[in-house]
Amino acid sequence: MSEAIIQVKQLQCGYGDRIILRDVSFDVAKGEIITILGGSGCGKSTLLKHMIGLLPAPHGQVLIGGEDLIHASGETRQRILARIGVMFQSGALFGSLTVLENVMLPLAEYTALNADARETIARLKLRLVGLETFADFLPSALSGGMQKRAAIARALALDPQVLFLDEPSAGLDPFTSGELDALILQLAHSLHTTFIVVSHELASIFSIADRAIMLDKQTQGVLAIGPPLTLASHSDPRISHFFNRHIHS
Ligand SMILES: Nc1ncnc2c1ncn2[C@@H]1O[C@H](COP(=O)(O)OP(=O)(O)OP(=O)(O)O)[C@@H](O)[C@H]1O
Repeated sequence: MSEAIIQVKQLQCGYGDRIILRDVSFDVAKGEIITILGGSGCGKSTLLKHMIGLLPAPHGQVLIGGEDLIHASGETRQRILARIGVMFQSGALFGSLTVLENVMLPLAEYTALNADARETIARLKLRLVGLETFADFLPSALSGGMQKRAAIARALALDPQVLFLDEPSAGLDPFTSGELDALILQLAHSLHTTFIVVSHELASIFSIADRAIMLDKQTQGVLAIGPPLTLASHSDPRISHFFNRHIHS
């Protein structure tokens, strides 16, 4: 594997005393697209929240660009967080701001750029996701798929090395979901961004993922890591059934 941009080491995930996942370890190479999958409630979103520093972890490390986010504070933590962008399931655009203003927001918050420079960069990000002509629209005037693309443009504002997407296809029809997958692939190839995508959409997983990480609620850990096609024909039925059940449903 080429150089790891993310290293998760013996990470324990949970909420206070409630442990959801134990001893989670894996590496993500630069430019890789990784999907996190598994049955409902197995801890996909919880793992993602730990990896982006939203939840404290009592044990383990999440190294991003070689520095541990879990134990970092102050300027070090800010420096590590600047390497990542996040899009949550809802997209979470500010409804009272235009699409352009939404994308400019992180630039105002985290850089010293003047307004002209912020706007130029934000328009560039909107062009990357095919929304340059919708800059002055309010999010409510956009379709669901366009809102997701606008949220991705905002997550890209600070040129992150890693983009985390929590169920990007949620609420989208299969065609729009396919378009979003194409955008993710295009961004990964053109910007060399690394993607960590929480997903249970099998079509999407097969289309975008270099490797999938399958979590398991019962054992509270990682059941398997590998290319989706390899996992789909895995000898462990807990793994192969997950894929085949979805394929036939
Ligand atoms: N804020 C919270 N406090 C306590 N427990 C929580 C909290 N959020 C989620 N959980 C619990 O953590 C477990 C894992 O939830 P999580 O949302 O990470 O699963 P998931 O795999 O993303 O599920 P889904 O596919 O249904 O979205 C669940 O049992 C859930 O009830």
